[in-house]
Amino acid sequence: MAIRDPEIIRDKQQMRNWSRSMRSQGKTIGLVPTMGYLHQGHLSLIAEARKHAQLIVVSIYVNPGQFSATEDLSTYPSDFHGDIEKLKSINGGVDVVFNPKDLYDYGGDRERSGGNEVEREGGVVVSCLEDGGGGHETWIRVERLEKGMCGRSRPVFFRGVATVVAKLFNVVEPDVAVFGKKDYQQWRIVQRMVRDLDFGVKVIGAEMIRDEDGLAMSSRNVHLSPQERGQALSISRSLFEAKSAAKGGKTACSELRRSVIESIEAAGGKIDYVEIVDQESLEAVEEIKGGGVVVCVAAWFGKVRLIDNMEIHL
Ligand SMILES: Nc1ncnc2c1ncn2[C@@H]1O[C@H](COP(=O)(O)OP(=O)(O)OP(=O)(O)O)[C@@H](O)[C@H]1O
Ligand SMILES: CC(C)(CO)[C@@H](O)C(=O)[O-]
Ligand code: BAL
Repeated sequence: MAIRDPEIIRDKQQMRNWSRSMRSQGKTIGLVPTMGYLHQGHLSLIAEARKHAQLIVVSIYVNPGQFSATEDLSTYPSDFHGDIEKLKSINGGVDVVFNPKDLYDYGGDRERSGGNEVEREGGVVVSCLEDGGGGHETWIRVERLEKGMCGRSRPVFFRGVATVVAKLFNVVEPDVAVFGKKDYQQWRIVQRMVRDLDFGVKVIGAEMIRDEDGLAMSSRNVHLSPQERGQALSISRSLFEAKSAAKGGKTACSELRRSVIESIEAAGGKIDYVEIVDQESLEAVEEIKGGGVVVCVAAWFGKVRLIDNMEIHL
């Protein structure tokens, strides 16, 4: 297989210049936004993007704006060189890795703007940009969709995601962008933002990739101890069981929820939420009938918060 080095771009203006130049030559651009520490789930998004665009940009940026002060920004895993090696060896490679030094750097007075000194590996504790400001005060909120599930326990998460994705769209100007359905609520929020704000980007949701034993692939899995990793299998196991129970006629959501909660707790997990919601509106459903629902879970194993979900169509 041919090895191809991606071009690495760190400057916002240079990124925009590259995209505009490619578009002026009639090329289409697919964007895959990531926070790095790439795994097979990310690589599947790239394969999906390849089906829809001629050139592929992968962004690697751990966005401080979506973490609150108590969350895990300072320990979020990174391995930029490892990521590049993985990207080099995939079929067709990628064209550009956009790795901005700081997307929230507007070139002003760094002393006064504060909040831009995002030192993670250096151990400096950092949080969302709220306190320091970072010279940034514009946020996008997708008001209804962001309220439940992950939005309840991560209060700045979705405004941070929507805002950074809008910034990436404005800098990269892609035709298509691919998001994983593992982050189901995030995918729906980005879709809604694009519709509501008339971004000229087609948003594609790509299927979730699991490890062979069923665990949803996630960069944070690296922080699980072997014991926690074994216990965490209760999430996917209980979701598959819920799906077959529903298909077998157990369609009352309260019962399905209860059995998912019980299985995860019995394995030692701490539930953040288990919700059964409509796939588009993300509103709670009481009884699974004809339309598509998705069972969404967030649970803690030790210090690691994992999310997973299962779409069910009867
Ligand atoms: N297992 C997976 N299958 C499909 N897509 C995935 C999977 N894991 C992550 N993605 C997608 O990759 C994109 C980048 O996600 P991100 O870099 O946060 O990785 P992650 O594994 O979700 O990390 P974490 O959940 O630990 O933050 C998102 O669109 C996300 O939904
Ligand atoms: C979409 C995203 C790259 C925005 O920072 C992030 O939330 C992620 O990796 O899922
Ligand atoms: N994949 C979502 C990024 C986050 O949890 O912050």
